[in-house]
Amino acid sequence: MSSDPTIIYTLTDEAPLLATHAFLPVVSTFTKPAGIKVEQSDISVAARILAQFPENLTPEQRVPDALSELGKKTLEPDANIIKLPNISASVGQLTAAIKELQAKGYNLPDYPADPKTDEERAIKARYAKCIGSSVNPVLREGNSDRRAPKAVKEYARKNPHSMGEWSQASRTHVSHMTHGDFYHGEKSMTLDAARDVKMELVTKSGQTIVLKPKVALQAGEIIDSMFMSRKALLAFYEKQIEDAKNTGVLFSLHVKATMMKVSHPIVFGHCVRMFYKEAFEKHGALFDSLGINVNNGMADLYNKIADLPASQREEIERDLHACQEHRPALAMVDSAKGITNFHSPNDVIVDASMPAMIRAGGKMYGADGRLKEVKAVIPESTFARIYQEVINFCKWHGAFDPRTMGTVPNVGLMAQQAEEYGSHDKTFEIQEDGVANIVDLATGEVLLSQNVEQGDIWRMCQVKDAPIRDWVKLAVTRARNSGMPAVFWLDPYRPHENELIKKVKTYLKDHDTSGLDIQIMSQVRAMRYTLERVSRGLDTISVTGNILRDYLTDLFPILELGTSAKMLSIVPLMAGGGMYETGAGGSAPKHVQQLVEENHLRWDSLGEFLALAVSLEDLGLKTGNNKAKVLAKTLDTATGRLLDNRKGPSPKTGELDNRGSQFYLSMYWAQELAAQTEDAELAAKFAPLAKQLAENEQKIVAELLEVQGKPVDIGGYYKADDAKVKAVMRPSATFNAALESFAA
Ligand SMILES: NC(=O)C1=CN([C@@H]2O[C@H](COP(=O)(O)OP(=O)(O)OC[C@H]3O[C@@H](n4cnc5c(N)ncnc54)[C@H](OP(=O)(O)O)[C@@H]3O)[C@@H](O)[C@H]2O)C=CC1
Ligand SMILES: O=C(O)CCC(=O)C(=O)O
Ligand SMILES: [Mg+2]
Repeated sequence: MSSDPTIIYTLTDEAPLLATHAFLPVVSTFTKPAGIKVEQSDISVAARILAQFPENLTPEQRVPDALSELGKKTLEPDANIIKLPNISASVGQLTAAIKELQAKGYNLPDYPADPKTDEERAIKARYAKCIGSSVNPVLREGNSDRRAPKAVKEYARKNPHSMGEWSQASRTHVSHMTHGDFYHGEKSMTLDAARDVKMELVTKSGQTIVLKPKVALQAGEIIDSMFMSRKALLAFYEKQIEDAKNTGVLFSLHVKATMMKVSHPIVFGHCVRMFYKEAFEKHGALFDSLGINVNNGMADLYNKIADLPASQREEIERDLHACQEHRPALAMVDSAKGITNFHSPNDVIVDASMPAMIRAGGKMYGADGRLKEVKAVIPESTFARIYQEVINFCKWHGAFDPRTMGTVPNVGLMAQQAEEYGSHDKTFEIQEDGVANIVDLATGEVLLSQNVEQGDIWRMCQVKDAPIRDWVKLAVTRARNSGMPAVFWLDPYRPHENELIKKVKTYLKDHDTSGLDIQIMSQVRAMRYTLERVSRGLDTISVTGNILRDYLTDLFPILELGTSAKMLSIVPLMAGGGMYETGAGGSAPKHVQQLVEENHLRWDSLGEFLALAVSLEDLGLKTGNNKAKVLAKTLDTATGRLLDNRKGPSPKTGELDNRGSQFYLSMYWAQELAAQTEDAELAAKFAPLAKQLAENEQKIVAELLEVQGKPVDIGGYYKADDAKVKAVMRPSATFNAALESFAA
């Protein structure tokens, strides 16, 4: 490793990875004159899978464990990482990725869904590391600061996106459990001293089963024990399915099976089985023998019955359809292709799906391709209530107006696997009725105890003290720098949050809060308070735990800006470095489909532009590299021009897309660098490039547009062919030549 100031740029998946193929050459070219090195770190799901099985691969096929290395880097004070969104894979996506890699000659083992031998269990355990949120919890060694930059907010005000109308008579609503969910039985405590604990189940028959032999806890750490009752969940689903049928609204399930990767697939699967209850009762034994697991969605069922004799398959299909006859209509993910909300647990992800529904005036698509009112089923009441509050507000006041509404930045607690991020290896589906205990290993003292039944989901969450202190500090800093009031969304009736409230009150005293408006409110009140301000054009910082960080940083951007792609998303790493995430959204799988079919990429790289500017600024400040500071400043101005001139990508094929938008950013950036007077060397260096790009603007844009409208081959999905993707993503010979001659 060289000692040059370095930016690490992640290679991820789907749309952001495609965009990176076009943008990285620009980044490397522009930063080189400042002596900045740009390194790549491939943390795509394909690379993560390959890194798990070196012994199965030829030396040429092996890849380093880039995620672990990057995780270590986040603990170093000079870390400067640009993190793009990555797939948090469902089992369906994982198996598809394995299949693609096997077909490409990688000798990977099949995914053993139901392992029988120790060897299969070991393989499953390795693959488990690639499922769900397994990147972000490793890299997010700091809390989160997400906001709409001023220029972006101004742009949204001047160019409002369309918003569906809300009627006061709308029957759209949120349904959540009112007992038996994680919220209701939660127990929480703050550790008086460091302790090692285990998680165990003492069964009714007197057996003790150790589920997690050791968790090392620190002094001051908050731990929780909570469970979701299977019986209560099933009764809830039955009632809601019936209610949606009787009232004639769409039934739509919203979970986060990716981030809550152990609990939510189970919660999802119960809903699917309840919906198709009679068919599952009739064919349950066959489904089991086929290894069907609808925790992975109906897609798993349809795939696995595909090879049955036609008569048997048709009978199953008839029985499934018969269930649908007396069930409510389902919300559709893709009505043209008949893909419902139950197809796959990663198709409808609550953080993005609920705001999209609210933005559409409380409607989702039915099977006929029309927008309809909906029962949004979000079983866990802990956070579901915020959405009902937004719906109440919209029904009363009408849709928000992006031209006038205020902004809601977020300061989110997530560092060191806070809250749900750290719960994956501490979440269990209970096999037998009994008592679930968290026990001090040294003394045998039972710290937290729950009565659980077979099928309940029991989990332990943790949040360490240092991240809480850091989060409070970040909230105060943001309130001071922005002049906005800050609200901690904490519910004193929830034991975990009650523990947090005590700490927040204590740690606020460490800071000068004079003149600041900092309040603590339970979620529903905080939402109401924030929305009342939003509708008056007033800004309010939301300071939240991890899940609300996730939910609110899609909700408000989607309402305010039309998308969360335009957010500035910073993770000030606790060790001193910085990670700059690109927007608050995900990897937009639909965009890949459009690129492959029509060679148009509607992915907006604005998040990347914003992230790169703060990354350069930070690098400049920390290393004293003035050229980096100039690059940062000019990039910001260029991004402002990009917005003013409306050179963002259009969703429509045949119009400017991601590549065109990146060209304009490059041209404006080169022009700003050439025009600035702080660094004459940089100005002289960039002047010819600025001239060349401006002179060739029409030609380059024409070259970028003329390729559109036809299908393209990128040689794969999870591991596309590098050369093919590069060719597709860099189709302008004139633009490529300009960058190359500049770099030479
Ligand atoms: N930080 C991370 O690593 C994150 C990863 N994810 C992962 O991303 C995947 C997809 O998640 P999903 O819930 O569908 O959410 P996404 O945010 O990826 O997509 C939802 C919709 O948002 C719009 N969108 C998002 N980003 C952009 C962008 N840069 N430019 C233009 N439009 C954008 C698109 O709308 P339209 O279709 O109208 O163009 C898209 O279809 C999952 O695998 C999930 O786990 C999700 C969130 C964060
Ligand atoms: O980690 C994940 O799976 C997704 C995270 C996410 O949606 C977010 O950080 O906004
Ligand atoms: Mg999110």
